[in-house]
Amino acid sequence: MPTYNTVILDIEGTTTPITFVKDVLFPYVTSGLVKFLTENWGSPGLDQQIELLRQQAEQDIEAGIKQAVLIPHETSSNADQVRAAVQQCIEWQMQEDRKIGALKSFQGYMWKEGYESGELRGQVYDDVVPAFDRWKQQGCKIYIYSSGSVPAQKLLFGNSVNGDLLPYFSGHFDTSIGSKIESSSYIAISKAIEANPSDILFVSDNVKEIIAAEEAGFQVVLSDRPDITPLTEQDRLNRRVVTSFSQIP
Ligand SMILES: CSCCC(=O)C(=O)COP(=O)(O)O
Ligand SMILES: [Mg+2]
Repeated sequence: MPTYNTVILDIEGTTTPITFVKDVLFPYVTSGLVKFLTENWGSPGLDQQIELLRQQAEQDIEAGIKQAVLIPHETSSNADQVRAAVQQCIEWQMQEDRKIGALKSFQGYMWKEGYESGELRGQVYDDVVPAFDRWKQQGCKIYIYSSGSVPAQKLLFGNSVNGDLLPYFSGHFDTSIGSKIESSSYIAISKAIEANPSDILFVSDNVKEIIAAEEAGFQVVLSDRPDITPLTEQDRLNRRVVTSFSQIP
């Protein structure tokens, strides 16, 4: 029997192929960006996203990040300049694969249209749903903790190739609770879900996340999926490493 009663899962490289994120989701944003901005310009939803990007850019400049693109406020005469700045701001952050809340929120906002039209369907590895069923039968609660925004997580699992997987989850967390490489974030999650850290199993492909969760007292499993950053001998040392959820006891 497992020694945990709660499972918290990363998405990219853990439940979901990196290739789906890099070759499908990200190109959906980069290739459709200009059209999307033009068609939605002036809508309250897009304005809200732009404000988040603007505030992040101001913080980035203050932090000395030179590539950051400031987004001016719109007046009657400079809409084209503002739109060009928004486009440039998103493009450089996507090139860097920044795991930053404002960008992640914007991506999710754009993906909504793609999932609703059926152009996008979330992918999970074949071993994921059987593991969900097993954990539920054992009375385990399942949560998601991803850099992807909570709305983006819900779109991916709610519109997956395996159907609507959202009923499996007891909740979702993104980086609004804290960075995935800080142990304080894992402590905050354990408090939010009222679970003992030692009763929680966290699964991720990212060693820095695994170390942070270990420091918080979680049990951990390192996910070794195709296309993840290759794991070193040091990463594997004294850790359970799996290539499939079927190997998680
Ligand atoms: C659910 S959003 C799509 C994946 C994504 O954009 C992402 O950043 C996933 O990061 P993770 O922390 O799940 O590795
Ligand atoms: Mg990951």
